[in-house]
Amino acid sequence: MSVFRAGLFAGTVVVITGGGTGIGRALALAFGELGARVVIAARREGPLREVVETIEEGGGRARFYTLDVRDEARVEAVIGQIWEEVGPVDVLVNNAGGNFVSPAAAMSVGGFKTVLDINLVGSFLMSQAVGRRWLEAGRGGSIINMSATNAESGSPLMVHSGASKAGINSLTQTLAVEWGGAGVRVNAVLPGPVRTEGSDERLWTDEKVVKRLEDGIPLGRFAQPEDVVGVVMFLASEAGAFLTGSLIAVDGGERLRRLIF
Ligand SMILES: CCCCCCC/C=C/C(=O)SCCNC(=O)CCNC(=O)[C@H](O)C(C)(C)COP(=O)(O)OP(=O)(O)OC[C@H]1O[C@@H](n2cnc3c(N)ncnc32)[C@H](O)[C@@H]1OP(=O)(O)O
Ligand SMILES: NC(=O)C1=CN([C@@H]2O[C@H](COP(=O)(O)OP(=O)(O)OC[C@H]3O[C@@H](n4cnc5c(N)ncnc54)[C@H](OP(=O)(O)O)[C@@H]3O)[C@@H](O)[C@H]2O)C=CC1
Repeated sequence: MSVFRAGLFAGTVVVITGGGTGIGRALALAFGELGARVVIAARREGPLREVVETIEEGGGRARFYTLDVRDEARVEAVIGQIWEEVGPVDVLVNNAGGNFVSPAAAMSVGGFKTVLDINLVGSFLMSQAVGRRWLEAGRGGSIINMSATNAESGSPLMVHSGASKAGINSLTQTLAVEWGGAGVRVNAVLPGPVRTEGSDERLWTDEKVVKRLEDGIPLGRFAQPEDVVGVVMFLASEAGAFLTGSLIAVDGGERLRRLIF
């Protein structure tokens, strides 16, 4: 992240859900490096603890809270604790997400609702708990939602994920309008396929599929978590001061793939 100046986020409290692995981990490390007070939250303590230790070893400041973003009471309690123990939140990154591959016809309603609850309801609960405090205090802030390109292009074999991410896009634009006057900016980042712990385990398990996807990416390679970091930093910084309700794809052009002949 050497394109961003040292100390860019000094004095800024950044909360990242799902910060123990994958894209969330890359974001936590990058924000930590640029001086933010990083707070990460997810269900498993092990990965969260490891990320906090890595940030602290590098001279940064971080802490973690365990929570399930679907649990309304726990979300409210953890956000309250963060305000008291760390300070008012400046940036919220709704990154926690779930997915698995299944034909729509075979998917249980429970499976469908599980992914909707984690991705869409979880992002709503976190945004509401943080946003209410911002509105009450008359202070602004920035929310960055982790959507995906499957929100806009159909989502074969991941109907739950595509529907949830389309919902996140709408949530992003609605909150941007409702809260813009209070100085709250709400934007979304839409990655295409990214190699992460979670997706390698659940989505990109077949090397033939990986190769086919990669062949369709104009920039010629699969994304790594670090590829998503720059745009999130930009949106969280003053450089993004006039962006709200924006949906920004980060996919090496994958969503544009078209066979002409
Ligand atoms: C060209 C494409 C562009 C790219 C688009 C990519 C977009 C998005 C990508 C990603 O999100 S990658 C991130 C992947 N990471 C994760 O998924 C991490 C977190 N995931 C999980 O915790 C689980 O996988 C979970 C299933 C999402 C949630 O776990 P939880 O413990 O809460 O649920 P369960 O109790 O295990 O299951 C609930 C429900 O779901 C059914 N189910 C679970 N796994 C599968 C499966 N592999 N296949 C079919 N059904 C599954 C399970 O049976 C339960 O159903 P019911 O019993 O309630 O009916
Ligand atoms: N990888 C990809 O190809 C793409 C990913 N995305 C999105 O990027 C985001 C990050 O995904 P990625 O890094 O790939 O995947 P990972 O599985 O590596 O990371 C997801 C994180 O979310 C946390 N999480 C999952 N469910 C919950 C929950 N109910 N409550 C709290 N935390 C939860 C997990 O931690 P824990 O299990 O400890 O709770 C995990 O650390 C997701 O929103 C995903 O949809 C978008 C497009 C493409």
